[in-house]
Amino acid sequence: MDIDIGNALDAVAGPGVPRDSLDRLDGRVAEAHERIDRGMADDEFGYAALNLPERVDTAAIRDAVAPLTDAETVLTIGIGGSALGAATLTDALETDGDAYYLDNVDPAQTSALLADLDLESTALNVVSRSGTTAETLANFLVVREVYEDRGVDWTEHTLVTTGESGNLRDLADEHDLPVLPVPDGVPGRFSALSTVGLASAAILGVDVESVVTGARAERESLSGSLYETPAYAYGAITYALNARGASANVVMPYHESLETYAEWYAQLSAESLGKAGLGQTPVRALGATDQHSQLQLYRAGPNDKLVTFVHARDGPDVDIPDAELEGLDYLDGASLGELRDAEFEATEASLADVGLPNVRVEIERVDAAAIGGLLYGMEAATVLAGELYGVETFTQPAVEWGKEVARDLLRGGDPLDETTSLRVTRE
Ligand SMILES: O=P(O)(O)OC[C@H]1O[C@H](O)[C@H](O)[C@@H](O)[C@@H]1O
Repeated sequence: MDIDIGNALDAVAGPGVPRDSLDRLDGRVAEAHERIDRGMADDEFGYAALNLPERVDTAAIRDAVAPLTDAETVLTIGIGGSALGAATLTDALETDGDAYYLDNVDPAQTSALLADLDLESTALNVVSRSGTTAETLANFLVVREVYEDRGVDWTEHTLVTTGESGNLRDLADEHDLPVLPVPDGVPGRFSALSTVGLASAAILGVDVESVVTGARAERESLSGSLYETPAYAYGAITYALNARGASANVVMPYHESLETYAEWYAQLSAESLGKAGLGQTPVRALGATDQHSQLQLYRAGPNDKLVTFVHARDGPDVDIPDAELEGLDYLDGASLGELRDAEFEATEASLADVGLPNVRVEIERVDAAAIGGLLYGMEAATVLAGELYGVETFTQPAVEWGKEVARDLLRGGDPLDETTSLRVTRE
């Protein structure tokens, strides 16, 4: 993963970071790196995530999924960090079959998905670190019943990825289901490079070993200077821009297959850094599609955001057939990839032109190793940013609050008095 932060400096952008401020920030990066290094060495909660490339046992994952690799479809049931890492991998990389995710509670979506699913050729991967998450357990119970109703033995098709205790562990024990353990000390949103993120991809034939190899290379690049560590350059620049007024970070990959990556990053950043009145609002965008809509705001609206482009230098391409269409002569001899890249560079320049800070995250191509590196790099960037903000990167009390209230309501608890209604209806 390479990072180009030139368009985030004050020579180009406003808000922008002066070069001498960046040099001073580099001193704080060195201190933060020492803290991170110590946390990694002691396998402290959260910091342990950055050791996953060394610790994850891909052979054990391969063994656990072996009975399911004939499946043509994998249905992963999980939510948040227990779905987004896997979905990022299976959406970005070539797979031997289809990957579906039940990571929401939407009765319409659940019934539509199940109606069309051939259960005999579908493997289920039920993922919950805590093993108690209401959405995941509820979806699993619904899916299980559909298998039973159609006379298919769900226990033959199910793998569970969970912790040592919890409802999901109890269900797995009761039905003697194969279980992959979740890693110790790793919050869900940092678990993409573990059993949690890799198992569904492995069932579908993704080269998970290369994902880990790519992550390991990024781990080895961690150093005490942002100028030598792409991950830290990104974490530091997002922090410095946020402090100067870039309250949002628009993450805009220029590859359809990386759309889910932007979603994964949004959880990672928002849940890790949104604390004590701090944090940058992550916004998901997709190039070139959103050039034809959101770009209007990014270029002509308020300069209150950073745009992060994610781009692969190389990849498959398709020639555009010559058609000699009037006014479209510039397409003659071009390819879809060249058109996409020209649009990307033009958008980057158009934002720099109006002083909107933007950063280029570049990978060689969208392949297993590069995606492993990208995910690891962004996790390290987020941990570094957490140190600079001085927040508790690895907790999520605000998320827990909402979960508890929802549970209370389901148990028949008192109506909520935190909200006020001013309902407007048509006459
Ligand atoms: O893996 P689970 O325990 O089911 O948790 C799934 C998700 O639930 C919560 O909302 C947490 O805040 C997320 O970080 C987590 O990834």
